[in-house]
Amino acid sequence: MTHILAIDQGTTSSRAILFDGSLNVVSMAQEEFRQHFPASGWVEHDPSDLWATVAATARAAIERAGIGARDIAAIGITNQRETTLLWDRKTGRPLHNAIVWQDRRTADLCERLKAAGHEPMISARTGLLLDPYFSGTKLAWFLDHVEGARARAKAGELAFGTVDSWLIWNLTGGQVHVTDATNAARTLLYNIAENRWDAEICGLLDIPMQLLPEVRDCAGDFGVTRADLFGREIPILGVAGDQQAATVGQACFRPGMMKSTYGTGCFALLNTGADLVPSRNRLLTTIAYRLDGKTTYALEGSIFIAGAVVQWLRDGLKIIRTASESQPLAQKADETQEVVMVPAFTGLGAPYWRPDCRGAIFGLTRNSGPAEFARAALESVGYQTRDLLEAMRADWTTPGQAVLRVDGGMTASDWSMQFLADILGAPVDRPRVTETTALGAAYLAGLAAGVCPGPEQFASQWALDRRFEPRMDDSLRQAKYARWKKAVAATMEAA
Ligand SMILES: Nc1ncnc2c1ncn2[C@@H]1O[C@H](COP(=O)(O)OP(=O)(O)O)[C@@H](O)[C@H]1O
Ligand SMILES: O=P(O)(O)OC[C@H](O)CO
Repeated sequence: MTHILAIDQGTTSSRAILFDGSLNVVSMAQEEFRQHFPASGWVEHDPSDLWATVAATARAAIERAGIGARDIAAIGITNQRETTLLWDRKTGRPLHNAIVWQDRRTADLCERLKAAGHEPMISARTGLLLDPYFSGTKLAWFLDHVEGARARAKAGELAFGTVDSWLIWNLTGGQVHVTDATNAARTLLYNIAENRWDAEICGLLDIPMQLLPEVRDCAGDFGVTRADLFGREIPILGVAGDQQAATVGQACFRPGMMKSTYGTGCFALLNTGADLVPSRNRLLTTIAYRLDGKTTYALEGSIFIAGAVVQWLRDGLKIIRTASESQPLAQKADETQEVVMVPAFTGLGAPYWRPDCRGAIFGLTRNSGPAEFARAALESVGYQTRDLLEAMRADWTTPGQAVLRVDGGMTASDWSMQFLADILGAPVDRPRVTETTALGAAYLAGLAAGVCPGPEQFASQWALDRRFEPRMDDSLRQAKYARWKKAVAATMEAA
């Protein structure tokens, strides 16, 4: 009973990774599922796809490892955050497709709430901003648009959940309706200082509180799986939203430690310890993890387009065939050209929060071609990260030197990581284990199961693959960053 199964339910795929008791990866399975785009700016997932791909990949990972369910001490769950589901408590049937975090359909509702002056109160309590990104206005949309939903919610017949709650509900056969503090912190309905659902905000959105799951620590009891799923009941002992799980997997346990994950988007979290730091620079304040009833807070910067800009070079412009070709192409770029790309394909996230902006490219000449586009695309990820770190520094002075720990698919590009260190003027550390999200979920479950060591020992096992030291001349760094800031200002002006 020393293995731990991590379930990582992401935006485009579900993955299951089986770890041994020393947290080495033993086996893995992954399945993509369909994205639904019913209208411009709308993104939905079929809840049954989320559950089916999780169940199938979990079974496949166990089978591939050649072990039985009896060898698994615990399950840890990590998930795409904010994505919102509503289902019937009796039948377990969803009332609608899940509304995905990227979905912008509640932009008008957010604007109305802002115009009515509610943002300061909501921000002070939840650490978030009035943006369609978060679950609260998505849940209000369900109640406003699904016939009879609000009355049924008031009667206690329905359950709301983020993806973790939906998976736990299904894993436990409809026995357990819970979430963890990190997922609750992304709903816009949770008071992160007092650790409770906020009745006033729920009232403002007309959300009956009978809908809400119970909120638990990240490591602890989340119920047991139905015996028929894996051949035996397995306890679910760890839960965290994917960016918080990566923070744990990167062992960013001390205040001042920071990680940035480069997948489709980029999410940077700075551990601020027991300090709940309100942002004055349009970052989010969130819960990094809650263990033994003790909350550790973080400042978060969320960028919607990071690795997705490389996908655009591949699928939109068709100038590369695979993501890894972006680096050799960028290296061929003419260094004297000053092409800057602002990849605001779905608006700008932190610290600008401009859902109305769209992408732009500046500085083109007759000699600009695929290589300059590739370079500008990879550089845009570095510039956006610098925007986040500048805002973080302005919000909170870090004790000691800040090193950025990175993970996610895009960190495979050495050139991008070197540019990141160069434009930040600070070192960037890439760990040996890049599956940090699943690792974090496995660690939380293993901690509660008594299989994994305490945080300090876990942190001492974190191993460096490569450190990227800044090499760029300071005047060039300043000139390049100034050019980026001008390009962003022009993009916002044009929107
Ligand atoms: N060698 C590479 N160079 C640049 N970008 C890459 C490379 N490999 C993968 N990526 C980018 O990383 C992203 C996938 O990372 P991943 O962590 O799997 O993301 P997600 O969990 O959001 O699906 C893709 O957007 C892809 O374009
Ligand atoms: O599923 P990912 O890796 O794209 O992460 C999505 C984030 O949790 C959204 O907040």
